[in-house]
Amino acid sequence: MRPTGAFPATRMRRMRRDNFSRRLMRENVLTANDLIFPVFVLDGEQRTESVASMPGVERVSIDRLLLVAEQALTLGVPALALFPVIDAAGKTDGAEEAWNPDGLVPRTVQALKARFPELGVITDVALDPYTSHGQDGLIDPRDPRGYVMNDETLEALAKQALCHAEAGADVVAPSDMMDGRIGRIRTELDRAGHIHTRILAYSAKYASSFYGPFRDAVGSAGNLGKGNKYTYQMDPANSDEAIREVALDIAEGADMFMVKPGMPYLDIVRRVKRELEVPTYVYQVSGEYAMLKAAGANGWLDEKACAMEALLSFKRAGADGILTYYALDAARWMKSGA
Ligand SMILES: NCC(=O)CCC(=O)O
Ligand SMILES: [Mg+2]
Repeated sequence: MRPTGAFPATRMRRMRRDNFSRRLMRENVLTANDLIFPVFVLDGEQRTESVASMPGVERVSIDRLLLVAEQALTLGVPALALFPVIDAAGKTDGAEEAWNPDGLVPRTVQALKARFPELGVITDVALDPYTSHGQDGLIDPRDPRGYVMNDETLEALAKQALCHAEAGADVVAPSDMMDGRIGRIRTELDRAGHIHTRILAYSAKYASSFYGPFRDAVGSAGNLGKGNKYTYQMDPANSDEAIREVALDIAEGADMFMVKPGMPYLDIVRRVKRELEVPTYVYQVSGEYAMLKAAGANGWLDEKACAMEALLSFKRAGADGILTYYALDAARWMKSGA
């Protein structure tokens, strides 16, 4: 028997029936404007190295990075996030290389900004590429457990951030999770007249096992050894704590706020955006990328479709932007309409 029309009056499938009405009711869209591309930079010239646990990701020297930057601009990706690969000779207990004005990061920033002034350049502020022990901060030599000291580390981070700003970085991004570093860095930048340098705070950075492939990429896995970052990065069990972390960084003057990792932490992205109403970013980390790549390579998942779905889910959760190793691929896929 045909339904009389009394039931069901509401048919959710009506709007899904045709492409035009699906498009008209679409709530979220991903565009190239939402993307930040992380890049690994090497010293030297004409160098490209692959990263075994991150197929498709390469470490490149500055001359080759300029080609990558040009692609990003052409594809409409607004910004690059720089991660340096520092060789063993540059790593010390005191991380002094982190604020060397002739170091790899300042030279990379200068080269990028000279060639592509309109490209956003974001630098990572944390000591882990530069410490012989692979921790993000300075270790207390008297502590048998190697406690990472907060206030001593702040002084080092302030010097590092200032060094990046002097080189021309548009955004400095403290990812170290020390307490009070946003305020300390803001003061340092303002004192030196860098009032326009933005701070992207990695406010809710979790002590995650999804960072594994990244540590291979920058070569800090060996230095960190069996060490962990539980005394400063957040416990994956916590949610309210993330709101407090972001609130503190708002009060200290940060401009942008990062949740990291991404897909296992969509609830945190949602809460930060809903409850605090700030520019909210999310980092689809190396382990998330590696999972999609591996499943794609095995033919277990449609890599492109799943990667785009994951990126869209960040928008749906409330992210204003996404830091992702897929940034250039995604921008290319969107451009080709594929
Ligand atoms: N500071 C960078 C990381 O901690 C890891 C990022 C990633 O796994 O992609
Ligand atoms: Mg904090």
